[in-house]
Amino acid sequence: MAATDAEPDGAVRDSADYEYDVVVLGAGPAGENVAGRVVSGGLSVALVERERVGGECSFWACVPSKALLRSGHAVAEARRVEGAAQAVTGEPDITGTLRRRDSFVDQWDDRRQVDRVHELGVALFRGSGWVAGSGEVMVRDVHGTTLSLRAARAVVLATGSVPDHPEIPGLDEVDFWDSRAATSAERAPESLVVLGAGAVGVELAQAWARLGTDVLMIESGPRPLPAMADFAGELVGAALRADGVRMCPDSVVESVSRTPEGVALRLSGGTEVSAEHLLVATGRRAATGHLGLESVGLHEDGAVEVNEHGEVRGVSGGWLYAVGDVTGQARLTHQAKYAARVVADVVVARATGRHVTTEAFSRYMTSANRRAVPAVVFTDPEVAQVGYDPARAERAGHQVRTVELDIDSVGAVLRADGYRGRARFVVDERNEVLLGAVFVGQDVAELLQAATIAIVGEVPLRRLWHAVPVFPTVGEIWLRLLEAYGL
Ligand SMILES: Cc1cc2nc3c(=O)[nH]c(=O)nc-3n(C[C@H](O)[C@H](O)[C@H](O)COP(=O)(O)OP(=O)(O)OC[C@H]3O[C@@H](n4cnc5c(N)ncnc54)[C@H](O)[C@@H]3O)c2cc1C
Ligand SMILES: NC(=O)c1ccc[n+]([C@@H]2O[C@H](COP(=O)([O-])OP(=O)(O)OC[C@H]3O[C@@H](n4cnc5c(N)ncnc54)[C@H](O)[C@@H]3O)[C@@H](O)[C@H]2O)c1
Repeated sequence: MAATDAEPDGAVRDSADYEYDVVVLGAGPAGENVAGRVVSGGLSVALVERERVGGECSFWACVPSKALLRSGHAVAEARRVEGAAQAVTGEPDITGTLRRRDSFVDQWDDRRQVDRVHELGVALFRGSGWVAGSGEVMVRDVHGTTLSLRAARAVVLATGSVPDHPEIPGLDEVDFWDSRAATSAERAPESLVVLGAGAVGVELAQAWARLGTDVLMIESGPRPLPAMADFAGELVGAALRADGVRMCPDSVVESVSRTPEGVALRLSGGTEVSAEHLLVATGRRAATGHLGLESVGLHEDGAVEVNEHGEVRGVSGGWLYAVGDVTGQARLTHQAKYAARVVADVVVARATGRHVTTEAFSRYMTSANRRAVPAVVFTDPEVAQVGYDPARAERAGHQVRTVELDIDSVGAVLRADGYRGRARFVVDERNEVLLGAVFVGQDVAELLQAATIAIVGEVPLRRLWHAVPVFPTVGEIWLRLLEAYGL
């Protein structure tokens, strides 16, 4: 075949033709992990990526946002320790912070990830891919050259998600920021309006506020993080206000317009607010546009529905799978990678004639994506949650009891003067096992793995009683919650 830029850019460049066992569309955390594990299972893989290998997470989401938050948090943490506070004589340095962020995203160069893909023996195709029929994929590169790939065993959709912007009059006419612009900015804006106080909104509002930007947040719900426990939003909201962030909860934006200085928004009730930039952080939707789903009888709108093996519902023949954000389930990198490992194992097992078991928590089931999804919002205070909230636990038929306490142990107070935190257990009273947990406070993210293990392992609370937390740590909240439950 004639050489094109869409030739396999990997170890199997000279493969005989364009048939592979598996074709994966999208090389974010989900796609990369499916491809790597399928290859290590002995099958050949083509990985198709239209932007950067590593996806949203590595270049415009998890990694740069956490890098932007870290210097402000380090300074704030030092200020909460009498003795260390005296050593903090300035504010976080924007130049140093951006330099550190840029190094974490490799200056937005994906060479390192590409090398890793090559080392794994995965064939990389640079271009936009779409499904053209059962086991058929088309790829178009940046020059418009098109080629076709045949998947003998499976096609895996791992195309991620894109920002979901609301329809507000005037919004399309202003040059607003999405999370990509807000994580890759090359200077701190003077002022920023953040629309939406979900995980993206609160993390980026705090990051930029602590780097000197005057931030105002607008949220349609009653508090920040309205989908999480009330006390999480209240504690994060208090911390944001202490950072100088102004809050407009329960607010609707009626119109947006351009001004010489930036952007102006009119809220219902007539209030006008303005800033140099507007960050729209109102959620994300599955990246299913131009994916050719209608060619296999699926809708192009909305998330791609999958069963617990990751097989796409509504498509027969067992050849089409989906993982990660495109499925709309647990839109988090670690869960995308977990689903990727499961799907890869299913595909390899089917290709090699092994039985694909269906019991919950078998290696071929994404059981955790329904029952035990750990998530951390990396604000200061952190919000760490896993498993069911009380309402979801009740809907799932459990006899629910909740226990909620402030985190105020010596361990916590030793870490930070005036430590403010709160925790909640959601317990199934019949079996006395943990169904869900939420921790809010400084350094609580590291408490989450223990809660995840307790939920996935269905460890009885009476046995957890013997898992003694170390004195003096923030983790002593485990003992306090078990005591409050009645042990
Ligand atoms: C600001 C922000 C911060 C976040 N922070 C965290 C965090 O701290 N922790 C966490 O767990 N999660 C975080 N997330 C969520 C996390 O980024 C996603 O859950 C994760 O990236 C999903 O991985 P994915 O592989 O499914 O999709 P993506 O990372 O979106 O990758 C999909 C890839 O597919 C490619 N693609 C799409 N369509 C095609 C096509 N037709 N052909 C070829 N290639 C295609 C895209 O270019 C992309 O590279 C954050 C999200 C945002 C927006
Ligand atoms: N630390 C992390 O793990 C992390 C960080 C960032 C993002 N994420 C993931 O990224 C995904 C997207 O996050 P997100 O924060 O963009 O979405 P989200 O859905 O979590 O939050 C969007 C927020 O915007 C509000 N909103 C929606 N429309 C609005 C409007 N017109 N006016 C005012 N407010 C409005 C909603 O009430 C909600 O609070 C999430 O699924 C999350 O899992 C994870």
